[in-house]
Amino acid sequence: MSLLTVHQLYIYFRNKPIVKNIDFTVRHGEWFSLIGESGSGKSITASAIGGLLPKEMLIAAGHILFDYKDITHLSNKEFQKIRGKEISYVFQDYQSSFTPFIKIGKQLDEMIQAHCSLTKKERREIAFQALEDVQLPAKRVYDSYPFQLSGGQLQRASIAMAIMLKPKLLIADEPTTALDSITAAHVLEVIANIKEKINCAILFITHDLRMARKYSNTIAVMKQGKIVEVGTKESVIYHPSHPYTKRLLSAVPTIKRITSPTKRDLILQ
Ligand SMILES: Nc1ncnc2c1ncn2[C@@H]1O[C@H](COP(=O)(O)OP(=O)(O)OP(=O)(O)O)[C@@H](O)[C@H]1O
Repeated sequence: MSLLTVHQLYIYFRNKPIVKNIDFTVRHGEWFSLIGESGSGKSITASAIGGLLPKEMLIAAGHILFDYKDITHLSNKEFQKIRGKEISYVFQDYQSSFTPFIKIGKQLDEMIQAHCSLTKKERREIAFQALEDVQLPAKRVYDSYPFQLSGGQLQRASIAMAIMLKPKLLIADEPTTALDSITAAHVLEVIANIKEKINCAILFITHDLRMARKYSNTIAVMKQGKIVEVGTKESVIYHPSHPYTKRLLSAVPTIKRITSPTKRDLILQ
């Protein structure tokens, strides 16, 4: 069943289209990856879906249907009701998810208050549960300022904030780009666990084909503002049809680990 349908979406900058006639559908509970080279339009497509386009510069045309409702031209006020509750974001720049000199707990609390009328105790329980879900020590992090956490911890706290109210769609825009590779792998594992727990769909924006291959159900490939190929992970990774997808795949480095080399391996080295 479809959760998000993007239909004939264009995004214009000064009357020039930079996203051109794109179509795709994200089903309930699926992991959908949007991959492609830098500047291909992945992030502005994600911004359009969350109502985060700077409207004085970028204009969207076409249709974005979320839960069968056209959200393409909602006002900021209308989007505020949806964002954080129905559709949530995790950004590459996790520092900007939090105000530096306000404790994490207070910021989580304010987000819950903005969407639900619950008691202080109930809100605290929701925040603690979310922090535990992202494998953080809930009480310590709740009482910390953002600058007291490491990059990986802060990114996980921002994921906690994004999933706290059990959104139907989590948009993760290159959430691991600013992290080292081990921390990045952990953060993605956390997102994958959350997805299973709350059964949300993930719209994952990435350059990293290896990450997309690991987690996706569906992959769409963008190039110069267009989707050049979309399909199941199996079809896109193992039977790519577009030359650009083939080039992307051939550029992925592989690391072959030889745990106990045979004599032949040693000769070949
Ligand atoms: N606020 C803006 N005003 C004008 N043009 C913009 C704006 N934001 C992005 N663009 C342009 O839109 C195009 C697509 O940018 P976008 O950030 O969506 O690419 P991307 O595929 O996400 O790249 P990356 O992987 O590097 O983040 C680029 O040419 C970019 O310069």
